[in-house]
Amino acid sequence: MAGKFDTPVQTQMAVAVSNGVCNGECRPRTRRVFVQTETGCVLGLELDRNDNAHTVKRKLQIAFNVPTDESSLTFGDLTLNNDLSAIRNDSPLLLTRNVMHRSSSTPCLSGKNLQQRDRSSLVEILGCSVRFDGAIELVKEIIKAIKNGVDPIPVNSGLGGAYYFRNTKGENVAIVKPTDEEPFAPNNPKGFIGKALGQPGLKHSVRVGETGFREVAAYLLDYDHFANVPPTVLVKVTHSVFNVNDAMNGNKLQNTKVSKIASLQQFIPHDFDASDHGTSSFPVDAIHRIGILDIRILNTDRHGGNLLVRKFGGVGGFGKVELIPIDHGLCLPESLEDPYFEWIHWPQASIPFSEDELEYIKNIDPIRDSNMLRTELPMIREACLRVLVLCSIFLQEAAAFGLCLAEIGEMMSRQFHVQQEEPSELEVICLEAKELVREIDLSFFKADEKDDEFQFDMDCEAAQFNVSPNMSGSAKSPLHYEFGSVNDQSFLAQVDEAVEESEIRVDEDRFRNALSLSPSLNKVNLGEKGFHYHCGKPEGNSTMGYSYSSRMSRSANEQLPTSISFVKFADMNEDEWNAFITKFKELLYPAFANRRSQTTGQRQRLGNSCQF
Ligand SMILES: Nc1ncnc2c1ncn2[C@@H]1O[C@H](COP(=O)(O)OP(=O)(O)OP(=O)(O)O)[C@@H](O)[C@H]1O
Repeated sequence: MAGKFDTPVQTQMAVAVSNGVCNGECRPRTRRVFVQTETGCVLGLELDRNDNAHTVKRKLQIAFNVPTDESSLTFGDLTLNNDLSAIRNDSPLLLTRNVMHRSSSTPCLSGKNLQQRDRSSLVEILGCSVRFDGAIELVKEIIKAIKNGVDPIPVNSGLGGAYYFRNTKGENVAIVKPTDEEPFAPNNPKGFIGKALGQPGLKHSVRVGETGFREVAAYLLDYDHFANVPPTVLVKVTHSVFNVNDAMNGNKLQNTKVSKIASLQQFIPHDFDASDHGTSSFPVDAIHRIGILDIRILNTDRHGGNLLVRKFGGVGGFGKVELIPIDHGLCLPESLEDPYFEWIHWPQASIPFSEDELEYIKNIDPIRDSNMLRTELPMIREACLRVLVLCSIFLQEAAAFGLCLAEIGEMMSRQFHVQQEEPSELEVICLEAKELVREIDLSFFKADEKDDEFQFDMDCEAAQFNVSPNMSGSAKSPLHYEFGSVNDQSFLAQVDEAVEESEIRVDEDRFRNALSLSPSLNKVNLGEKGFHYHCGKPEGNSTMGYSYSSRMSRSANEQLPTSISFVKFADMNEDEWNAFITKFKELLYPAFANRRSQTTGQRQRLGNSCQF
């Protein structure tokens, strides 16, 4: 399907990486980095051999007027204090104001001032995987079109900023989504602003500005185009079509040429998407393949609009269709989340995996995948890679046990009872595994200092802080946990602090309207006034022994989905993580057997009407 994008074009590397710093083997003589500020401005910088974090910050002080002692330079989980040896060529770094200096926002220098300092070309691919080679042709086409006056076109749908980039014939060839135009990012063109890059975003465990590399990760993980993810790269792109909000005056800056870091995905001509069409004609193998990918990457956003449908044989092509999965910005969260799998109730998902699919699943190697992503996308956070490893193992073991796609998806999905959200079966297994590791005395719940670097420093995660395993019944399963007290002052103080720190400016009516239109947010509950975490014993028909509800004084933060992380992985050191994975695997078989008996029971109750 992906056509020329698939063909390695080694000789054209210099088009995308115009100054020759990348030799195709990622061993450049000099390194270039792209520094992005919290407000989205991007500056390309050549690093000298002797540069360290301080000298880089000094250069940035000149460009952005942010004093070196008031700013931090980060690269994924890493805060750069001195040594820059971990920084690869073409890496995007984030320059943030330190918390005490947040009130004065980093100015976004634009136009001539910034451009004069940045000599990179119109569109540049960040990274040099051979999987990106085919994109060089596409980038070349786009640059040629722009130089010929064929400008990109803003995409109206969706909550984030997106642009169709065209070829000289005016045909759409790519969709570009700037990281600073995501929902709630500073330069969102649709009014959903109020967060700085790096803060928790639309999904709590996916930070603002970090959906772009996830789109690329999904493409890189989709070996052999198994699921048909369109080729996707991370780019630095300069154009005046992009949106820049003038935070000072509340206006948009018009016709300002700015550089952005963005995901660039090949545009796939299509006839409609899965939300517009009956699903019965969708091929079983296409749904299985997309489902397998969604499970590996814990996709929290596989709604019908994110499955493009292309008819074979043009109009009237007798119903045969091809599916193209898009929009993977909300996969690989930093902690276990509630996934969203549109396919879960489609009959195709209940058909057993084929031999070929089982073979593909068996050959997935999550450690190799993590290493590959660390190499190709070094800004990716370790917590995301742990989610990848865990979900891949879960998929492999479940498929080997004989579960089908729907059963696996259901085990990963949370249940909602009235207004209460319960952890998924997968999350319960993880909590039990964590508890078992704690019992073997690895001081499990004590996060070491290093781990703090990659935890959210600004969020309402009191539920995790207060999760205290009530294991008096010890090895009983399902587990019974209690959350901290409703009136827990320290918890409320933390929530208040978090709320104060994050000023969300959103037109509420507009947001509600968008929620009703946006399938990505179909589980968002704006709720009644305020939220709190309800604590206590399992209630009602809660099968897993958890309960959660929300009510607190109203704040702007409420505009965002309230979601809870039952299981985090960032709080484990390496030994704990390895011990956890061992215990996790041990717990899988009984959980699968339990699921199988439930499914069998359901099928018996439903009788033959449910067979297909
Ligand atoms: N690779 C692609 N090829 C063709 N069209 C695409 C591609 N990726 C996205 N689109 C189209 O671009 C539009 C915007 O896509 P995007 O993924 O940003 O938003 P969305 O999924 O509609 O929004 P949201 O996830 O915020 O609800 C959609 O209509 C989608 O169909």
